[in-house]
Amino acid sequence: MSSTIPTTINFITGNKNKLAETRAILGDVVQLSNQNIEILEVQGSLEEIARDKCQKAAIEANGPVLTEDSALEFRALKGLPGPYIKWFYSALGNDGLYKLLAAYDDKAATAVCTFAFSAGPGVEPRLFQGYTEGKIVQKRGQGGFGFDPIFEVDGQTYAEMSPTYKNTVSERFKALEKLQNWLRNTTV
Ligand SMILES: O=c1nc[nH]c2c1ncn2[C@H]1C[C@H](O)[C@@H](COP(=O)(O)OP(=O)(O)OP(=O)(O)O)O1
Ligand SMILES: [Mg+2]
Repeated sequence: MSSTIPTTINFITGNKNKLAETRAILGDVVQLSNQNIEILEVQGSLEEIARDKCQKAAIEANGPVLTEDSALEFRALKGLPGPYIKWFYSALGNDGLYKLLAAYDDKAATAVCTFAFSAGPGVEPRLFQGYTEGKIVQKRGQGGFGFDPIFEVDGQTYAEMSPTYKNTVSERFKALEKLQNWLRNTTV
């Protein structure tokens, strides 16, 4: 039986760290090619944003595509910045993100990773999501990227973990486990 799932998947992202981490997690099992297509992201729930981005990417690439959206939800802020973390991070940096919670005792945060796969233009994307619970702390550690220095899981920030260890607890790892399970059960 033939299907539309390719053995090499075209991952549409302009974020080199995201690409490297995703490749490290997938290892040799799933090969990723990469295209950087600038896609204007809509507003909405993170699922709506993820679906829209993947649909647009499939049209632009004119074929099967994988996209990913990262979100960081502060419980005290009712889930914000959520999918808008990129803009908050670039405007405020990690010190500013930490200070956002100064008025609240509750420092809990959830990192959410949403991969979306579409088999081609007009084909409804399928979502694979991973969640990791942590808390927002003053920045610590030298590794990682983005908000890694302020996101603490079980006493260590992502920036203090070895990349290998981060890739066993992260929301990206959990989302990719679901993607891999789906690929295994889908005839290529
Ligand atoms: O594991 C992570 N650890 C720390 N920070 C992270 C991680 N993963 C994403 N991030 C940051 C990067 C960016 O500030 C925002 C996501 O924004 P997001 O729109 O999903 O990604 P992007 O625009 O950089 O790349 P893309 O071309 O795939 O849309 O969260
Ligand atoms: Mg983006």
